[in-house]
Amino acid sequence: MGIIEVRDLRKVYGDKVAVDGVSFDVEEGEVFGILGPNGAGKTTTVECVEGLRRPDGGSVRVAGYDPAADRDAVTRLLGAQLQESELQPKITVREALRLYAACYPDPADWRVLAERLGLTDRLGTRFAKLSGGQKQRLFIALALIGNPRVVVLDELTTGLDPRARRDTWQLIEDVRDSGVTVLLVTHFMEEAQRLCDRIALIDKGRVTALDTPAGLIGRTARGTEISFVPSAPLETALLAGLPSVASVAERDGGRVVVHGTDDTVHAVLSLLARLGITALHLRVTEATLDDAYLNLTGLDA
Ligand SMILES: Nc1ncnc2c1ncn2[C@@H]1O[C@H](COP(=O)(O)OP(=O)(O)OP(=O)(O)O)[C@@H](O)[C@H]1O
Repeated sequence: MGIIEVRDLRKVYGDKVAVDGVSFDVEEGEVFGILGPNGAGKTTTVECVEGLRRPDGGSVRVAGYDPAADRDAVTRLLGAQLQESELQPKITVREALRLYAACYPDPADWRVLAERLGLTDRLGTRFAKLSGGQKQRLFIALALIGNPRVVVLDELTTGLDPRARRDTWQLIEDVRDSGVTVLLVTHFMEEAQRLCDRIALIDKGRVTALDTPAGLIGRTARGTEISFVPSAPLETALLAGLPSVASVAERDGGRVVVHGTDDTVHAVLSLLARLGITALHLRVTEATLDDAYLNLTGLDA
């Protein structure tokens, strides 16, 4: 049984079907990612999990509770960092942490949390004066202050510079290592690939794929790409005849591009060695989650 169970979830705004039969389970202790294009229904889905929106069909359970009916129970065990969160500009970090801590029956020690999130030297700083990265760290602290079993993070690193984004990833890994289940909505492939144990790809209100990052990458047609400039004329039909090769193309500048699997690298280089040809400017690239995403959402067409 998953700590979050979403079954055939449906949510309609007027005549717009935002979520159209979404189902997934999140296991306790994993980082589960929800990935998809703008308007795919990601935020609506997690808002139903948080109890902020009432589903029009299907069901949601968090640790067995219905978030729409058992708001109090779900509020106690779920912490949320909302997309585009804001606080009063004049509230200080200390005041915000104490205020939120007061809302929970068994809160975490806010001083320990501030220390863990690198906010101790900012306790007296007003919200409006924090940098983007510091605000995000504060939102993570506020999402964790109730000692939740599940934390929902929606587009947490949008707007952060690369350094602050990486620091935030480390924080999320620390949160996961402390045993908290993380439901993460993101637009960033690198973020999803690094952090998520499993990912649900959502498009037009439906789950189009659900797998580990490696599993999703394995589904893309692209596989491994080997490209090089042969040191002498090369009959490319010989490459196309190798067992693991999916395609061979010749590009400007005499560059040959071969698509295949991991085994293709060895097969191509062995063939070239037999022919006495050197692979100049050799590049080997593996498919990424980015390729898988474009492939699976049809955006690479
Ligand atoms: N309160 C609302 N009233 C009407 N339509 C809405 C409302 N909230 C969302 N929608 C619409 O529902 C669809 C799904 O929106 P949602 O915010 O869940 O998508 P998303 O995948 O989170 O998008 P993004 O990545 O842009 O945040 C969109 O077409 C959106 O315009």
